Amino acid sequence: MDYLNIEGLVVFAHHGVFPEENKLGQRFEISARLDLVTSHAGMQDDLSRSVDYGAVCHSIQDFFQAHPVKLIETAAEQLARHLLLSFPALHTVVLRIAKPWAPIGLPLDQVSVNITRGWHPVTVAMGSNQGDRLKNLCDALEALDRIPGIRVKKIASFIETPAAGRHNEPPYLNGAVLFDTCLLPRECLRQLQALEKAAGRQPGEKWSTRPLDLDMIFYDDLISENPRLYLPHPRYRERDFVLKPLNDIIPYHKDPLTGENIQAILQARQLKKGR
Ligand SMILES: Nc1ncnc2c1ncn2[C@@H]1O[C@H](COP(=O)(O)OP(=O)(O)OP(=O)(O)O)[C@@H](O)[C@H]1O
Ligand SMILES: Nc1nc2c(c(=O)[nH]1)N=C(CO)CN2
Repeated sequence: MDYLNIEGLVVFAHHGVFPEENKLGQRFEISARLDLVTSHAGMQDDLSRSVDYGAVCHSIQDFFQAHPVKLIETAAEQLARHLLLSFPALHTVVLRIAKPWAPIGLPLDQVSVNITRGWHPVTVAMGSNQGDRLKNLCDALEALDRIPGIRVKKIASFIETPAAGRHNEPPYLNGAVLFDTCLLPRECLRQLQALEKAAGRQPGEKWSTRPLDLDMIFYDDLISENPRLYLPHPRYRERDFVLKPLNDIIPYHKDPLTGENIQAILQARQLKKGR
């Protein structure tokens, strides 16, 4: 991707683990690679279609000085998030924060932290079979879009489906949403769980009746075997109530494990059932 490059911006700030660093302050050197599409601005010679690198430099200085923390890792994490939220054209920021005066009692050129943070597409399956199901799903979508760091892109049509897995459960209203996020996967999951809780979800038995269920199906092309967050969601391929809404919004999205797209997975299931 195209990028703008800011190299060696000098900012005096008070980050550090040691009290003298917090009191006296020191020099930091910040570099930022700003990934964005530059062709629109380049073809039309129009700054409003790019990001103003001067504005970015001042924003870096103001934010970096106003939020002192102990670790350069934290300073980088917060600064990258701030830039992604402040300059909507940015896809990714590759950030380097160097500390040439790091007080370690030994001579060194500098110590630095280097991180890459950006926006990622996430797909979430939605379900409700308790209370005002339509309102539960609509409220969740609105709340999602209000979360800083989440931008809703596509919403699937809702479908009514019989409850799978347990007998005598009320039917579900199911849907799916595609959004971009600059939140990390665990943060994203925490936000989804907070929305489930806000909708009145009680911790209960697996697959019990619930006002809101939000399952993360994909986070970009990430593959995770961590039981707190499996990615892709381990059971989505066997669930028509997930595949149908997904097919509505991301039919050609490829499963990062198998390379098969959603439309093909759904068609194969339907063929198998028809036989
Ligand atoms: N991709 C994922 N999306 C959501 N939760 C996940 C995911 N992977 C693992 N989990 C974990 O699953 C746990 C239980 O989730 P939840 O209560 O939504 O399950 P369930 O809806 O009853 O069953 P299912 O996950 O089969 O739909 C959560 O604590 C969460 O940490
Ligand atoms: N039709 C349907 N059945 C389900 C659903 C769901 O969303 N839709 N969710 C379940 C557990 O998450 C269990 N069964």
